[in-house]
Amino acid sequence: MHLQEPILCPVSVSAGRLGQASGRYTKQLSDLKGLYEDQTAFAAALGQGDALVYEVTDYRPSANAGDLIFGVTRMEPGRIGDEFYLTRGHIHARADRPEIYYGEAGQGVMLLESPEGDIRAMPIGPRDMCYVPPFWIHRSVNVGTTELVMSFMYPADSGQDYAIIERAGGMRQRVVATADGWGLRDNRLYKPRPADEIAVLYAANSKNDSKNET
Ligand SMILES: O=P(O)(O)OC[C@H]1O[C@](O)(CO)[C@@H](O)[C@@H]1O
Ligand SMILES: [Fe+2]
Repeated sequence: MHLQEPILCPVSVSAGRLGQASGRYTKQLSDLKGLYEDQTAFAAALGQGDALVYEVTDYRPSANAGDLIFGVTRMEPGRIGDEFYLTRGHIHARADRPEIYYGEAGQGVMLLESPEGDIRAMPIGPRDMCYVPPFWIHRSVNVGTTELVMSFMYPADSGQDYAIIERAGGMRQRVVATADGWGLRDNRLYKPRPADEIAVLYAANSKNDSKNET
């Protein structure tokens, strides 16, 4: 039996990065077009330069079921209109795969939406651990004035499906600045998911379960 070699990856909270990472990507404002409600504010922000919004460094030992991907997300503070900087957001392509996030620095919100459109907004600060259960669409939002750094881990065969959010016109609610910090506002562009799309999502993933059992 050929075993993988164990690895130790230091988390640099100040750099917001995973040491020994096998992968890295960044997303800038221009990658996040269409996600924010205020198009005028978005165009104005882009006019000031294509700012970096977030960086992900991770370690992917394999894509095998049972293995784990882990890493660090670093998000800049910022707003487009009254909406805070956010990640694209996704549901796992194998939607029954969960995820854990751990707050390292800054103040964030994990915005979650069920396929049926129920919303949860979980504030994450340093040393908070947030469990994203199977089947929840999730997106990170930096609601603070400093960098948000979070570690994460999820099953290596999860994958990411971004189209589920696009088809619905975004997530059902937006995280916006209020007088005392942040709050939620309905997304005017949101179209609830049709029942058949929800049924297909749950059915596809119950097939994954039976695949795993045989
Ligand atoms: O995939 P997005 O929406 O760019 O968001 C990035 C986050 O999601 C993850 O892919 C985890 O599911 C991490 O890499 C990172 O924390
Ligand atoms: Fe995820």
